[in-house]
Amino acid sequence: MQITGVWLPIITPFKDNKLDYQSYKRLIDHYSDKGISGFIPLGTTGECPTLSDFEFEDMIEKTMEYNNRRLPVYVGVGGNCTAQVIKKVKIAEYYDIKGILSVCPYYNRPGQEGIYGHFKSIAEETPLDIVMYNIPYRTGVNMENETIYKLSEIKNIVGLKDCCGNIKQTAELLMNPPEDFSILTGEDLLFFLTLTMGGHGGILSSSHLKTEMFVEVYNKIKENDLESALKIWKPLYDFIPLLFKEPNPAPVKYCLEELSLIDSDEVRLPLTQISDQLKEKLDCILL
Ligand SMILES: O=C(O)C1=N[C@H](C(=O)O)C[C@H](O)C1
Repeated sequence: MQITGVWLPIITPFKDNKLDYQSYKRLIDHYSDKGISGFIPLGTTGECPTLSDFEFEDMIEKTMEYNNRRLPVYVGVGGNCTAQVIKKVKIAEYYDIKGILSVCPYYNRPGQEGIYGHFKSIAEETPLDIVMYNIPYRTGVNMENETIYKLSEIKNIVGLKDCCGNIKQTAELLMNPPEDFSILTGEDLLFFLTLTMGGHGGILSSSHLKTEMFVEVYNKIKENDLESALKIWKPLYDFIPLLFKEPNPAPVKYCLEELSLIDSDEVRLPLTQISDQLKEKLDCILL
């Protein structure tokens, strides 16, 4: 089954440096009826690098409890030590999740054979669906299309979150998509383009805001109504860059606090809250 539509890489709300469960429940309830296809906790936007092992599991547990089977859930489980990733996947498996979103190993910069071995080993150890996440500008390594094709032959490697940063590589993959494999963009500004070239959806931090508009863009494109889709897309295209002007998810968290969806816009170091200049700009679009 293909993974389609708008997926929310949901933020992790903090208050006084602790997980803020009340805000998290509020968020899950808020987004559940906005037309998104599912939740992805513990992604980059979920500030996964700053969560303890206890918080990692706690977040999965709370997501499943608050969501109460309303929407499918993929959990961010990645790392640069294959064995450690497998251990964490085993913890995630305990919950009724659909699958995992797993980033390419970062920092130790494996070659293509190593990237292949990493994902193949994870896939062999779990029945969960795996969506791979290629984001060379964060990880330091690019997963080449050849490697993606090879990995897509593994039954439970079901998709890719594409942030390769090279439109030629993205286009080549979309023009010759692997069979039974979903290609979702994680480049918020490329959502429209990806869909019109046959992509299946997006995992978009910016869809925390104006969520229904992102969903409408997806629906209109799937209905082949490009003109209406573009009309909805244009204002989104203008506001998305503001959300990435300073490190994600700090701008998104600021907006969510302004909208009273979370109690605090706290982020954990090394991320910091946004500047007053950006606050002013965001206030204008929130009006
Ligand atoms: O958390 C995610 O998944 C996303 N990560 C990207 C990033 O932070 O660079 C952005 C995308 O919107 C979602």
